[in-house]
Amino acid sequence: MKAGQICAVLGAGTMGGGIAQFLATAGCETFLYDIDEEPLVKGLESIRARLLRLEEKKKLSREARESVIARIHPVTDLSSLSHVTCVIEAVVERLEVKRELFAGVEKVVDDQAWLATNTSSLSVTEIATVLHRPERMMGLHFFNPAMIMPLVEVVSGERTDEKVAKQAAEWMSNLGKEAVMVKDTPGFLVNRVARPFHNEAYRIVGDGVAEKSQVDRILREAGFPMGPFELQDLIGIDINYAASVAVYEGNFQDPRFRPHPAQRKLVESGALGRKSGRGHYTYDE
Ligand SMILES: NC(=O)c1ccc[n+]([C@@H]2O[C@H](COP(=O)([O-])OP(=O)(O)OC[C@H]3O[C@@H](n4cnc5c(N)ncnc54)[C@H](O)[C@@H]3O)[C@@H](O)[C@H]2O)c1
Repeated sequence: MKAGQICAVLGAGTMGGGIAQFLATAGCETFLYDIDEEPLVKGLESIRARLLRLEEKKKLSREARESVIARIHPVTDLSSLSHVTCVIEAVVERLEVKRELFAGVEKVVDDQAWLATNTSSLSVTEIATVLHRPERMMGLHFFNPAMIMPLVEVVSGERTDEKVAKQAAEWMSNLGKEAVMVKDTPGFLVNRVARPFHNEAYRIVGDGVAEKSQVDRILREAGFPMGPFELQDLIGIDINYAASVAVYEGNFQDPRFRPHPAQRKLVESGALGRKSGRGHYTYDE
């Protein structure tokens, strides 16, 4: 398949850097775009460090590491993306920023190029309304860390051409991902099914039924790789809270998805999980 061989990843942060590393490792020429040199340099440094660790662990040869790096082309100018066949956007989670960026991208890329957003909580349909050709736009929702987590949600907006979404899902599968095709609904599939897991855990602790560590242990023993509280500490309590709010609001405040106030309090107090040294548990800096 031709489309998707030359990729652009917009945003060199946590997700963009991971997606670019994944694509370049899978053999795709990848342009990594950000608004400024500084985030690009930082993003590339993180990619280099991760690849070096793989080489040290003998999971990657030196030649392979060098060729992955050589396939990533950092750019700060949208016009450098004129010949890409697939664009994956992973910039800040703000509707207007994404819409403005896609409007600019559409002016530069070929009519047939695929356009995808990695948004977790915004509407793919709404982002796509800025485009003249919204049928080639979809969500490609990777999970953190994107170069490791196998799952990718391929999200069809109201105007997405199903043929394009299907081809994108096949492309992802060919590159080694587990692609799941979903509709553009709040939280898509994964963030939606995860809500009861997280929200009910807060209620159990809030009602005094069990301690957080007990809930985590019981769920681990039941077969989950991690319990809800230790998982939230890893994801970031703020990120998980934003997902809870998005699913709740996106479903017209359906009480099934109501977040727990304790979750907001943790965010307000700066207890964001591992990244802040404390969340549900405390961590050494
Ligand atoms: N972090 C996660 O766990 C996760 C998981 C899945 C999806 N997402 C989604 O991925 C996207 C990115 O999240 P992140 O955690 O990587 O954010 P981040 O803050 O780590 O990175 C965002 C990057 O976008 C850049 N940027 C901002 N405005 C830009 C613009 N106009 N043009 C180009 N670059 C711009 C920033 O300089 C930064 O490098 C969001 O939509 C988020 O919802 C995040």
